[in-house]
Amino acid sequence: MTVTQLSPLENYKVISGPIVMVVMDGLGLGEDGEQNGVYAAHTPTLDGLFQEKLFTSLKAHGTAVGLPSDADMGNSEVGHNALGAGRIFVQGAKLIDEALSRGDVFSGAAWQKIVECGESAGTVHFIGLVSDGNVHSNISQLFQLLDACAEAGIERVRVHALLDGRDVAQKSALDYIRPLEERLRALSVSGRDYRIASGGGRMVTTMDRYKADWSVVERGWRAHVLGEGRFFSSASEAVETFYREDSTMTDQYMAAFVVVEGETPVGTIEDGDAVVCFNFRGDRAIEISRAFDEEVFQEFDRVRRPDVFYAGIMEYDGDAHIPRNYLVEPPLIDATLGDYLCASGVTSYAISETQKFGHMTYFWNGNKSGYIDEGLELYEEVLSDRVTFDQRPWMKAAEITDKVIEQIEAGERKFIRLNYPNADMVGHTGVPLAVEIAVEAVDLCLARLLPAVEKAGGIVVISADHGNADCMWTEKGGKRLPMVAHTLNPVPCIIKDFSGQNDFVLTDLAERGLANVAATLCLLLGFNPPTDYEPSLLKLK
Ligand SMILES: O=C(O)[C@H](O)COP(=O)(O)O
Ligand SMILES: [Mn+2]
Ligand SMILES: [Mn+2]
Repeated sequence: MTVTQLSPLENYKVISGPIVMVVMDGLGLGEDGEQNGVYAAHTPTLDGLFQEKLFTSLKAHGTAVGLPSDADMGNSEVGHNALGAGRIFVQGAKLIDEALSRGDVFSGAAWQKIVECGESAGTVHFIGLVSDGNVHSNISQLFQLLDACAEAGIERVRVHALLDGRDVAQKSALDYIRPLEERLRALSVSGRDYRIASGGGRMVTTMDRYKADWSVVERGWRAHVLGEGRFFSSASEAVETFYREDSTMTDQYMAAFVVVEGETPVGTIEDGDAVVCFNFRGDRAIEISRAFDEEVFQEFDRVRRPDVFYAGIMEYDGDAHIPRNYLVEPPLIDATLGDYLCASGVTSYAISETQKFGHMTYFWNGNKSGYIDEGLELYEEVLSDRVTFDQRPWMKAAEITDKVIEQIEAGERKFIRLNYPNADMVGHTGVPLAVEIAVEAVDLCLARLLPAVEKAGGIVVISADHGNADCMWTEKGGKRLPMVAHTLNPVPCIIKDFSGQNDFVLTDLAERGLANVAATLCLLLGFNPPTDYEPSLLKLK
């Protein structure tokens, strides 16, 4: 859909400064208490902001962001999609569930090719995250695909199982691996041979994002394709061994492993095979997809590139068309705020560090990479450190702030958006002291950013995409159980108008969610929001 120019808002007095949107990734509003890293941290600036007149909370999980149910925590993809597109789209998690239950997955050309590979003696491989986090994947969908392979008469199936421990409990791998092994064993009858062939912790194997560290993907390639990695007789043996050898080891960081019989890997990827990536979320599936799809490839030495039919369960990049083949159409996230602002001639600037750079560009723009209008937009990436972020909880928040202040002072960009990854990236490590420092780093940066917006006579909108740091552990029987995943908590939303030109008040809405932000930004920029957007949080008095 081509978008039209937005119409000017009546009675709006034009302001000199920019509209600055801050996403504090993973910073939600949880219950008071020491388990809440936002509460526990020293945050004079945030505390002040929470008292602002235009402070509210936004629903950031479940149906408010297009997930199957309110038991689903929010995540960066669905959160930034809603923020950037102003509407609630049925998201991958639900689309795949529906496509599986209706059988659409199996009626398309891609599934036919997979079955053909199986029929002509090829192995069908599944690569993906084995958990029920419902952020990148869902193991129940893998089970349905495996059953469908058996029904289609495919004889040889191999699973390359990436361990989660980030969207689910940190040491829960066996809760997924054992039932998976059980299911594969049960399907291995009537001449069928279904097994786990390789795997590894998701943060060190295969699931890199935004080109932060290609060696992660290379490690996965070596394990899945070439059969190189530490040898074990089964995936559960690998996990049990890693736990035994290092009591501090958690699933997301486990080394790549290869399942062998004797000294022979049971499932390398060979010419004539089919490979399905069953992760539906794109950011961490794009790089491995490129490694399979691209003829010429410079990112690492693939050693051998098997001639396979590769398909994603979904298309991961609607702009660059990655991967070439896929099983389910992604949500059509069109007419985004970015599209409208470009059509209306508004200059903009988007920034984060590597870990969240694509969140403010690719996710924000409806899972499309690249500029909408390079003449009007500028995207900047600050390179992230390559560490587990409990070691550097301040991350690049200061550098991001420096660059934003520079842009504000230069005065050339009307709409500025930035993401501070700290509360989320450090929240996922489960180290409480580091989480508190992460939140404090954000607070410290806001204390620098706000005066810059004030000086320019702009407006700042401060919110988040979902919770994380707001719950660092739960308690059971007097014991603390680390909580590294996102929370179901709402997120704050503060609008601070330093221009004083217009009198904005909160609108009465039955429920406020992330999808209400885009229309709010339109209003603050002096435009009537598109009529199909979720309503603005504010109105002119
Ligand atoms: O990919 C990740 O790091 C986690 O699964 C989800 O975190 P995000 O949604 O905040 O990126
Ligand atoms: Mn996030
Ligand atoms: Mn996260």
